[in-house]
Amino acid sequence: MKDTPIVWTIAGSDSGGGAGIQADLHTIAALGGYGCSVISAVTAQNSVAVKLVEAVSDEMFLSQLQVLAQDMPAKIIKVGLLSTVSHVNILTEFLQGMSESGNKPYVIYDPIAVASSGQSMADNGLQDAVINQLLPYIDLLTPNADELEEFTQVVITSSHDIRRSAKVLLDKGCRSVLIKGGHLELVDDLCMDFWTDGEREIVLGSPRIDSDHKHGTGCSLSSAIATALAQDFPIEDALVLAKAYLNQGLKAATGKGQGPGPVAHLGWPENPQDFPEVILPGSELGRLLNLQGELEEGEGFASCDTLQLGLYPVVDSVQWCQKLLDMGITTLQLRIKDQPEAEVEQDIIDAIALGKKYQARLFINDYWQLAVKHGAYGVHLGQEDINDAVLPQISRAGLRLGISTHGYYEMLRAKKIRPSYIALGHIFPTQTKDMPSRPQGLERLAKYAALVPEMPTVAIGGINLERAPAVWQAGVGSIAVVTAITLADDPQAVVTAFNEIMAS
Ligand SMILES: Cc1ncc(COP(=O)(O)OP(=O)(O)O)c(N)n1
Ligand SMILES: Cc1ncsc1CCOP(=O)(O)O
Ligand SMILES: [Mg+2]
Repeated sequence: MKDTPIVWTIAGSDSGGGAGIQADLHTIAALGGYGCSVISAVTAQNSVAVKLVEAVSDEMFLSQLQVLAQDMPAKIIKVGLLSTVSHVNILTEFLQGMSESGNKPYVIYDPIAVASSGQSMADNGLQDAVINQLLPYIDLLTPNADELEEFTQVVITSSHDIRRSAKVLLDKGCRSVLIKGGHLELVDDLCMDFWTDGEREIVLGSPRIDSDHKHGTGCSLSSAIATALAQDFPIEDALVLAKAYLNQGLKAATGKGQGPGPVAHLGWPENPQDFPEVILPGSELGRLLNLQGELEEGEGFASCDTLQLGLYPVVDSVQWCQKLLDMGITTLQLRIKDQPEAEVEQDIIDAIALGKKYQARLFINDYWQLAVKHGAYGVHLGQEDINDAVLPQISRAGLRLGISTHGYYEMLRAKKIRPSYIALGHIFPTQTKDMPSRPQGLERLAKYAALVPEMPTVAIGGINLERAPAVWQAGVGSIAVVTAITLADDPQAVVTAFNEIMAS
């Protein structure tokens, strides 16, 4: 319990239980966080109407913030309903103090000025206070299209409007914006969410879910993002996970009263059908949205003809390839880093010839043009590599493609390209490569592997004989290793031991 990350929700109480504090706490608990609440207002509402909204006193509002800060500091703060200008001022000052002392957590603000039933819950002038004071302390603002229009006065009819309004908010000081697609009508059947921090853009789409029971969707989504961030998922993965959580909850939602019912809270999403698709820049929608880049779905890559690629050594010389092939290895990679093409071409030719002689699946890392030129079995590329490579050239030449991924978002992006396998890493700390991401660990590995049952998966990073049984249990189809073999006193014995583990 001690290591369950603390997430604060600063929001209004919904007596109907479907939104506000109640939805937030359900979501935070369902996704493995510990929720603390700062109640900004009490609402008397049911599924049909909001009868009364009563803000708590300024003293009570501030006091909740202070006592929590003293004893239960937040890893992430989610803010929902703020109904008075003085609450906005108090919160702004509080966050400013945290910021000045260098310990302001990441803050998500899901603006709620108008209830879905239409009744206003906020003071006049609140919006100005938010825009002019609070926004510089907000790391992520999550408006829907209506709230966005209210905030920016930009009417959203095109992707240009989305960017323009996001820029208005970023210019006011918030660090990033997620424009939720629930009310966006740009694409008929797709509920599309657009995130930007002014540099990067992420667009996630899911089929619209036809349900009468959508109460608390905004609260649940922003709390899900907060809880994922509190568990150190990067923002792109938090967005994916939160959307999957919401889709899962919307599909299972049922009415509890006469009116619209709440989103269901069912725990960590695992069904691939609930996960959104990543909109690629080269897709029809990506072009409509003017997304930067070329990546497109294409025709997919040749299959490896098995989901189980087995032990997959990654080595840096033809000599190692020869040695491993002699030991009976059937999947391997030549990974020579950062050399001029002319210097590696002969090694690549020799490794490809060896792979063919032994009828092995020999992948060439990075040097995709040479791999195509010399007819390799396959190519392995990382996240940056796939932005630069001309993927249709690789697929048309009939080469297999393996792609490195480091979390939900990259996996879903890679999946759209229909590669021959997806590598998941790094699982444990590794000395072999400087990794910008954190080690994923076994729990996440199992979740990722279950998301792509139709595709071969490869676990990589810090895997040795001791760790291999648990990695294998996580359900991957292959284990890739560098130093476990290349630094072993007896590589043959290590290969035999890995094979035994993976045969069970
Ligand atoms: C099987 C496998 N998985 C991951 C990688 C890493 O590829 P990448 O992220 O492009 O990094 P470099 O290996 O190029 O440094 C890999 N090579 N093989
Ligand atoms: C190339 C690469 N990509 C992710 S981790 C890694 C290195 C794995 O090496 P090791 O098995 O020695 O940890
Ligand atoms: Mg690479």
